[in-house]
Amino acid sequence: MNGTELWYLVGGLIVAAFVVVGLVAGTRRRALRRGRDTRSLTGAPGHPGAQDGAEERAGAVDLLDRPGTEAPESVEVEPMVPPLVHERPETAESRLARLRRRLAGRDSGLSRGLLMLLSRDRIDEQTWEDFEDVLITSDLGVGPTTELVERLRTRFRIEGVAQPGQARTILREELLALVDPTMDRTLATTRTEVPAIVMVVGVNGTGKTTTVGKLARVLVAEDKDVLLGAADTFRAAAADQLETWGDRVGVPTIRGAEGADPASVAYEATRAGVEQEVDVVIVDTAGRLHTKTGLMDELGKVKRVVERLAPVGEVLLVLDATTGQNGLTQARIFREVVQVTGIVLTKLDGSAKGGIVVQVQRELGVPVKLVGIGEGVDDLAPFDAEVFVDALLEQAS
Ligand SMILES: Nc1nc2c(ncn2[C@@H]2O[C@H](COP(=O)(O)OP(=O)(O)OP(=O)(O)O)[C@@H](O)[C@H]2O)c(=O)[nH]1
Repeated sequence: MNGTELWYLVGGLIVAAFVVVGLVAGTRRRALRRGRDTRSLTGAPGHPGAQDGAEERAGAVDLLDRPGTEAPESVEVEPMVPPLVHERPETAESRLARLRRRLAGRDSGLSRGLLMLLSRDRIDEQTWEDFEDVLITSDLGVGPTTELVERLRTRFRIEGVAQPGQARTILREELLALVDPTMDRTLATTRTEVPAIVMVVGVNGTGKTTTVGKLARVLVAEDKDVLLGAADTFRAAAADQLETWGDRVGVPTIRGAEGADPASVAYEATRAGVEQEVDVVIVDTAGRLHTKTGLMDELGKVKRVVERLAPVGEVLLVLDATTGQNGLTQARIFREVVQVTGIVLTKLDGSAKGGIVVQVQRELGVPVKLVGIGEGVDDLAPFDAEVFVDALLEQAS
């Protein structure tokens, strides 16, 4: 071998050494990154793959930490990210107990009316008239109020009501019939071959985003895998707000740019939900006035686009209990556009008008499924007709 050939050989060996070192460094960096990505994609507790991600991450770090396999200088060794600690939301039973306490501790027009009837020694024409007036102002509506008063008058006469205890039993039965315990209030959140899709709609500021966040917590408490779709692209803060709700319980959020087409964000969220095999995808939509035809059409489009991938089994209309009659007009139009399957009545804690429950169900033929009872993270409870009526009667004691 002459001198020139020797120089070529040495040069070749040096180049080969650089290539090998570069490849090793690249592989290790990729392993570290994969560990982090898996966590951010599937970090939800109980999510299939969440555990695998953790193991993969641990494996990558372990390789670098083992004595004798010290990392070459070119490999960045990043500190291990501590596992996120997610909150454990309240169970459904506990929420129901709190609903009972909250409702019973509240002064409402309905309960004042009941107390009036139950506390009089003698029920005369004036008592019935006063009772009727109070019920109407509690948003029970003229139709249901007239019907209730007629039925009570008839039963009191026929059954010869002489004692408050007797009156209370009849009142309970008649009120319960009005609130209708036979309505199916279960939420369609059971996965089939595809995730269950829940869409949340309503006018501005009724509490949609808050409800989506609270509902995610309800479902996480039931050990379901949830994914959120921030299709409220109108208000930039809405997606941030939703993401914060999700992060607290390890639920991922799919979002788009501000002003993006809400239908495409809802579609992407559903696609991610299908791919990740989650149980439920909840799609938050922007608040819109029911009178704006263009915006209502947009809502119809969001639903149609999502349904290319999975049926929308639940469309929850969020109504603010403090707005009373206005809520009914909104509800009628939303029902026509997106076939509402359930009502969420928010801010019931701040309303003395619980009668809206009866009216909205009557008008729409759609059950109240959930009620918002405060600003706390778990202040969303399943609506229960018996709990509601008993709480009213308790206040009237
Ligand atoms: N007291 C009380 N406040 C509630 C309840 N639900 C929601 N809120 C409050 O209502 C306000 C509006 O809630 P959001 O969730 O932002 O309303 P939104 O419908 O998403 O608003 P837009 O996206 O602007 O249409 C917030 O301050 C919530 O904390 C409830 O049940 N009780």
